[in-house]
Amino acid sequence: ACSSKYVLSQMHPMWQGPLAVPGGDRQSPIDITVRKSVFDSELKPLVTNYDPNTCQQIWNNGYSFLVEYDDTTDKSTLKGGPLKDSFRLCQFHFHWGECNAWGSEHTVDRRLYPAELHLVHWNSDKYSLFEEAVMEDNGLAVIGVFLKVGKRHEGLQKLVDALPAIRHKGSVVEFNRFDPACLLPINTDDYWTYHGSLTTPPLTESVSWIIMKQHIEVSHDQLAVFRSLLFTSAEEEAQKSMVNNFRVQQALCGRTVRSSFT
Ligand SMILES: NS(=O)(=O)c1ccc(C(=O)O)c(S(=O)(=O)NCCc2ccccc2)c1
Ligand SMILES: [Zn+2]
Repeated sequence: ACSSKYVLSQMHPMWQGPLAVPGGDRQSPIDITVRKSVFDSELKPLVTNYDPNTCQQIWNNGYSFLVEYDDTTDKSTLKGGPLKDSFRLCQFHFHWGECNAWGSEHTVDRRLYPAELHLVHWNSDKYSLFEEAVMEDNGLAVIGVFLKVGKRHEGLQKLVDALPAIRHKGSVVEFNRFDPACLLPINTDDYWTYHGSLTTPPLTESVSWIIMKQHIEVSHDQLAVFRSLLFTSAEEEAQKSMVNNFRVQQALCGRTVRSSFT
């Protein structure tokens, strides 16, 4: 699929976006084949400094729900890991399934998780706006964290409680003082990293992906609230449950996935 100029990305049916991505040879998500990943001793621990006061709002964009941060200053940053520059947190969101059997975008040795968290950051050393960075080679860094169903996640509950207020596409509510660090696993030193793309339009190939080896646990009931969200706006007749909002896996096209651990 990579040899041809266009790769056919089987977009999620609800997307009206382009079926093919020009020159797409570093698309996301992918399957991480553990035995084919290459340990890189140069990879450093992640350094996150998130200021909960930069949390601004939570909204339903008709694809997922996004928690957005004020990224006009360097208050919530990601450094270290595979990154040379400092990156600013702009939003985090999730992807999930209609049931616990699937929902994540990335997989590890083909293993699917019920959901996946993405923390989206942009390179504020090189660019002055997210919109610029999103079009550039080393513009974005996204941390991916797998979710497993188990015990209730106390930190997530504040976010779950806000979801009924943004049930429909286009709804926004103020959301403050949420520390996204509470959603990271205990161990953030062990991760895989590779160069890829956004998994939603415009699918630009500007992302350094950092996929955590350790998952977090959320309860079945907390995930059920994710599934109570709707893809559709209040005006539309047919209400469609917001589930299966993940992209299908893309060809590796010769890329190497590096690991920070042996
Ligand atoms: N799965 S992912 O991390 O690739 C991702 C998913 C959704 C979005 C989004 O904005 O909805 C984003 S985003 O915040 O990067 N926005 C991408 C679309 C966009 C491009 C340029 C300007 C505004 C939005 C990323
Ligand atoms: Zn995502």
